[in-house]
Amino acid sequence: MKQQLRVGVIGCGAIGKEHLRRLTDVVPETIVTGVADYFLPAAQSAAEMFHCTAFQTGEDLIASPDVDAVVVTSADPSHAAYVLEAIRHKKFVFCEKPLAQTAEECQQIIAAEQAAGKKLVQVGFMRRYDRGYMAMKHAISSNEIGAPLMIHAAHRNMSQAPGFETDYAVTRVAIHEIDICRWLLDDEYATAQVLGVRQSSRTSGEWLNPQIMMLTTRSGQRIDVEVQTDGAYAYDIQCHVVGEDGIVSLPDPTSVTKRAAAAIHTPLMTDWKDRFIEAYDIEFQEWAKSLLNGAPTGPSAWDGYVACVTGDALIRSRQTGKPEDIVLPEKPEMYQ
Ligand SMILES: NC(=O)c1ccc[n+]([C@@H]2O[C@H](COP(=O)([O-])OP(=O)(O)OC[C@H]3O[C@@H](n4cnc5c(N)ncnc54)[C@H](O)[C@@H]3O)[C@@H](O)[C@H]2O)c1
Ligand SMILES: O[C@H]1[C@H](O)[C@@H](O)[C@H](O)[C@@H](O)[C@H]1O
Repeated sequence: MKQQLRVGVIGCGAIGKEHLRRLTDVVPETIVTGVADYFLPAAQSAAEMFHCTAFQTGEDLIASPDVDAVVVTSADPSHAAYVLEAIRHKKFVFCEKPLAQTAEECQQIIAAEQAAGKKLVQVGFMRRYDRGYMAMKHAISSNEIGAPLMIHAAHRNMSQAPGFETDYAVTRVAIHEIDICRWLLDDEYATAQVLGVRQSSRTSGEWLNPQIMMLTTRSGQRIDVEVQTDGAYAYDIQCHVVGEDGIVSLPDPTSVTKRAAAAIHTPLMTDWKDRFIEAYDIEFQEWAKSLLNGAPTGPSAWDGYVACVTGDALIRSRQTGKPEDIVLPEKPEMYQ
């Protein structure tokens, strides 16, 4: 069995650089051998920093005999093509969320992976590796709160990069809740709806903010997700699962409590990089170990597909003003 995986990273922006550092410093099973970015200076500076080759294109990186596994951290619209190209080369590929822009592209990925006859794809739903969510799942599956009835969740961001659009509140932001809630409840969704709400004056007004996303599961549980994409007081992620016999809540990350000036202060985080730093570390450690054992075990192309189908239904419902049904084909054997 190989002891180290040679990894190439496509997309050397914010999370690309985070994962490059992680693959270099935190995951002993990986060595970064190449980087690519369509903005070549970004690839060159990352190559210098991480002592590896800067490839001219993502396709060159994928084809390189020095790359065993690919990490896709480029912009959303480029994900599907790189994932398909990696599958064509029968290489493992870790793709940041979303897996693709459309459900059809996800289906192409699923078809290609099945034709390759081997699980190759993992999607970057890192919250499944967060200790808080893992403890919640354990409490639910060991029946500590009885049958789960509903989830109240919130995803609050302080700002967004220029060019943000209303739909991105689903495809880039709430996509994490879409994945984590079905994982927590171990159920699939039946309907999705976006509700309107008074708009925040703390945002530019170029897109809808906040939005409330409602999901129901096949067994009738209800999930409400408050999504603030801009202007929130902190980067704050909340999740409460209400069961017949009790409630489990996502713990806040540990921070020092200060008692001063006749008050108690507990600082909150402002950035996803810090809030989920340990989850990303564990995600990549587990990914590398699973590949050395033969196949990825984390969120699959099917999970990426379900997230896209659910996101599409949420976006449709904003246009129709009604709950939209979520219909899935049968789950292929590979993802059972
Ligand atoms: N899991 C998470 O919590 C999480 C957090 C942040 C970002 N992301 C995802 O990671 C991806 C990157 O996000 P980011 O914040 O680092 O963005 P970013 O804009 O900081 O970086 C993207 C990089 O990709 C490059 N790029 C864009 N299109 C490309 C293409 N076709 N080929 C090669 N390179 C290309 C850009 O030049 C840039 O350097 C997004 O898909 C985002 O949704 C996930
Ligand atoms: O809302 C942000 C999420 O909380 C992060 O985890 C990233 O996915 C980022 O891209 C989103 O903009």
